Amino acid sequence: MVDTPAQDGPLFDTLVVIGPGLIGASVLHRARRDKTIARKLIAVDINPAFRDRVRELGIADDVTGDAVAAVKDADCVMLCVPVGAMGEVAAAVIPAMKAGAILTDTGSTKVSVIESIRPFLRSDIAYVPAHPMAGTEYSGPDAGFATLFDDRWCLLTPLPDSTSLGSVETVTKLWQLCGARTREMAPEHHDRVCAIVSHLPHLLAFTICGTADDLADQTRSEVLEFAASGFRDFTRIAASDPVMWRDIFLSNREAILEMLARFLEDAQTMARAIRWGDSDYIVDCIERGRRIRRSLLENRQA
Ligand SMILES: NC(=O)c1ccc[n+]([C@@H]2O[C@H](COP(=O)([O-])OP(=O)(O)OC[C@H]3O[C@@H](n4cnc5c(N)ncnc54)[C@H](O)[C@@H]3O)[C@@H](O)[C@H]2O)c1
Ligand SMILES: O=C(O)C(=O)C[C@]1(C(=O)O)C=C[C@@H](O)C=C1
Repeated sequence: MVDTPAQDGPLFDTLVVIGPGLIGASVLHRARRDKTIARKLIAVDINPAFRDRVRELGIADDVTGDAVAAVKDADCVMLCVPVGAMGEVAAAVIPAMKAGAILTDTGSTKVSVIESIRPFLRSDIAYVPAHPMAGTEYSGPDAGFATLFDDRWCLLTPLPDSTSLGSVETVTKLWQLCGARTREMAPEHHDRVCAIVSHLPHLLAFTICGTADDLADQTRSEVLEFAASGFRDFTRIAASDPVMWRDIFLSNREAILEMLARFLEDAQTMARAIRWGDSDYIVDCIERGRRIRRSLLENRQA
């Protein structure tokens, strides 16, 4: 667990979460559980059925579809909607926010989210983009849980031009109170890193499930009947939300295509090694994968 310094009262008086799905509801669960994040929690969702679920879950003091009214007294507004909706939501709420408030987001891509929000920024509110590197294949309010961010990274990509230092510290604290470790980086760097460690693996998972399905006559029943843990691991990722992933792919287009091209080259090299019986290359490649997995597990335990 991350060590967070003791504080007198909650970090914010009022926190508004717009889009209480997997990520937003997890923040609300955590804030409800620990009471260190905000005294008052407001959830805003466009989907009436999700608003009902958030009320039933009891993770917010107010639940509404009216984002503009909701943000008026907020100290912090957190956008947890799909990345393609960030600009539109920001355009609606920023004019209604009080001076001195903080706007933050949890989008999985940063350059395009920042560009979509930038035109609406005001000099008297701070915008601190962030991205918790934690999730599951589930979405919606029922998917949220208080410990989702424990010991996971949250990457912050502050803007030099419109974000005051104090607000970066506050958003850093917010994520630490959610259980995360934090790191700052440039948005462009963030998008390239996430293209390889998150976006490309999802692209491969969606594609391999489609490929297996296309081979229906030969393999479909086997896919369903005999799929052991290897293929099942791909299907877990492939079960992720289509709107969220469409938006990620389209908003991080260049970095994803660059990483995919690089991957296809490396896959071709592996194909050649298999074709020509290059055992050394094959073993080296697999050993490298094992080393990476082991070091990840060791770091997670540390
Ligand atoms: N799922 C993950 O693993 C993960 C991890 C880190 C960051 N993120 C990012 O966090 C954000 C939320 O992801 P999620 O997995 O929680 O999605 P989700 O689909 O579970 O939740 C999104 C919520 O936003 C609501 N919504 C959509 N448009 C809205 C609008 N205009 N106004 C108000 N509410 C609206 C939806 O009804 C839904 O409740 C995305 O930007 C995503 O890229 C996701
Ligand atoms: O664990 C999963 O299911 C996830 O897909 C989480 C995951 C990831 O790729 O690691 C997905 C998207 C996010 O932006 C961050 C985290």
